[in-house]
Amino acid sequence: MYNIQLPNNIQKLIDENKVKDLKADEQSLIGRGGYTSNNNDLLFDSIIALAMGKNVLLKGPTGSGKTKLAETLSSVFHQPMHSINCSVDLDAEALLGYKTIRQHNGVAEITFVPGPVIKAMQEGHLLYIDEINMAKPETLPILNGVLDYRKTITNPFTGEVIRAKEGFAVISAINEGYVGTVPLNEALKNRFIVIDVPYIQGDILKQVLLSQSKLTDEKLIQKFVVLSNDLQTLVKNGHLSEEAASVRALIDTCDLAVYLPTLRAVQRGIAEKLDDEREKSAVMNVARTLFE
Ligand SMILES: Nc1ncnc2c1ncn2[C@@H]1O[C@H](COP(=O)(O)OP(=O)(O)OP(=O)(O)O)[C@@H](O)[C@H]1O
Repeated sequence: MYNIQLPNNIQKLIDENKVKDLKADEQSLIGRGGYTSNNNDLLFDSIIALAMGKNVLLKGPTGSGKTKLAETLSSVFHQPMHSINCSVDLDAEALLGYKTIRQHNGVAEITFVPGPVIKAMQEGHLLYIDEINMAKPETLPILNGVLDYRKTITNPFTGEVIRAKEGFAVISAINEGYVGTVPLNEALKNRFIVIDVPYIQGDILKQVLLSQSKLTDEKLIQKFVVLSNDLQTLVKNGHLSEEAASVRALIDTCDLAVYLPTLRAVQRGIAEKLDDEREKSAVMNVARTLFE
């Protein structure tokens, strides 16, 4: 499925560790795959790190395919992936679970409902923590023991010590410099193998636009690939914010271009998302040279 040749012992390890007899709800947590890149090392290195029991931190701008890559890893390992989306109000309960009262044979009992961290640890599944640098700095140290070689946590709600089952690993994503994010604490970052995930370009981008957008006009898609390339050059030269070249925004723009005049699609899909008037004009100027 992927153009990647893994070392035999790693492939064997992956095959041996594939969880069998998954329940339907677990099966639905396995990612569908589909991440493609100009650089095969990204997927290769992520697979090797996870196969060796290490945690992976995907670092890249919005819409660069970090979630898609995490889903692809889940599909390669055939491992269900539990997800957490961080925000400032993420707390220990959202990570670990909570206590609740349940009726059992007519008797009220207190039971613990495991959250994504505990579930993934107990089952030996993958855990995806999106936008990890959006969480309050005081929440994340809960995970320090989970993320290092101990892979252990004392559940503060039950006192139980949980040791992760074989196969458990964490994939996190960060978008550094994005509004609302804080630099990731060094101790935490230190517990990950860091993989940079840049925006894709050229033929690889063309294939993604052809397969994921509703636009079928190949010539027009090729022009959008050139637009993206030009925008990425402006980003590199410091004239444009990174998110102007987002693949997600480009897919939306291609979708709109099925029914809207192309320039208006670019305005709605890309330019209007930027705060700075000069940046909006820069995007539209590039677009005019291609679509007018
Ligand atoms: N390299 C890629 N291969 C396949 N699809 C991609 C790739 N890059 C982006 N996409 C597509 O672009 C869209 C955005 O990707 P995704 O949600 O994975 O980005 P992200 O980096 O996780 O974004 P955010 O930081 O905003 O959460 C998705 O529809 C995804 O399928």
